[in-house]
Amino acid sequence: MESAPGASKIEFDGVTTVLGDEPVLHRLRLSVPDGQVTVILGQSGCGKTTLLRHLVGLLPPTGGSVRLDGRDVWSLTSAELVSARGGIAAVLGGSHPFDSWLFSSMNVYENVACVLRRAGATDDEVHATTAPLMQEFGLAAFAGSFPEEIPAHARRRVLLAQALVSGMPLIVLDDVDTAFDSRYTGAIVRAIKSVNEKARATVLITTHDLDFAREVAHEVAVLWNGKIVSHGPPDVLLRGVRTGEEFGRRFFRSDLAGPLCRDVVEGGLRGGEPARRFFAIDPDLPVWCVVALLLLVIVFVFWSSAGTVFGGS
Ligand SMILES: Nc1ncnc2c1ncn2[C@@H]1O[C@H](COP(=O)(O)OP(=O)(O)OP(=O)(O)O)[C@@H](O)[C@H]1O
Repeated sequence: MESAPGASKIEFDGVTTVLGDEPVLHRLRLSVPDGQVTVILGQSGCGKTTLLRHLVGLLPPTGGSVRLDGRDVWSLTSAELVSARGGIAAVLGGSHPFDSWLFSSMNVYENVACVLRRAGATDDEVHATTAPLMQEFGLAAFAGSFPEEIPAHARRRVLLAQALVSGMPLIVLDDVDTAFDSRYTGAIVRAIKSVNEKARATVLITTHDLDFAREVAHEVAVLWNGKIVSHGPPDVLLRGVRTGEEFGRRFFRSDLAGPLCRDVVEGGLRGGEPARRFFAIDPDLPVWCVVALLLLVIVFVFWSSAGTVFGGS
């Protein structure tokens, strides 16, 4: 796919994060191509939301840089950050400003339409863009209701609809499967593909839903143990992976690094001796070594006794 003129390019470069006592990300590198749909997959709590918060300017990383169109998000002035955020439509998990983007004083229709109105769209333009998507997302019946009057999962779809009609060059959708009632999965996939193809937006998504990732993504990145451990097209990366167990088996033991340790991560940030200690032996490795050794001994014993038997005959 060609690079999109209005789309945003994102680079996470050596991003390290310690939250409280907990190391979350460690020297993470990821290049998100502009004009494409990239999905980040990973276990619950591995740091997907944290990574997105670094990107949209809500949470500074402890180390490393996050570049949006070549500019480090965390070196921008406040005014520049506000301007950069003006090009991002984000739906994030947790209680953050981007989540509370629904205005309690506006009905659902106006909430979906407000970004378009702010950009100067006429009533007809707003209706032409907003109404079909609301229909597809099962929101038409709620158009005149206020956010607190509708169920939480429908509110989540309102946020999703708002982001997808916004026309922003960068759309960030965190934990997108929480918006799913399976009735709307197809509509959500179609809407994301359409905004990517027609508006050439860069779309960065986190989810736990492998089928959804397979359907919507140009690129999939797997986050584990603080780093991106695999990155590529879904038909290659997820071939033969159907269940969460299969996903775990394929990706979560893909290097010998043990779990992140806070002192090691912080040592790395201070320029200390991180590399040797970070690559700690996986706790399971000695077990596999013993198993392998036992197998070798069995093979050797069998081989030597077979040699004796055959040699003696
Ligand atoms: N403000 C915070 N202070 C301390 N720890 C935090 C904070 N926010 C998140 N964490 C911890 O950081 C880790 C990463 O959390 P994060 O929400 O980024 O994971 P996630 O991959 O998005 O999880 P999920 O898939 O369940 O949404 C978790 O262990 C979480 O408990």
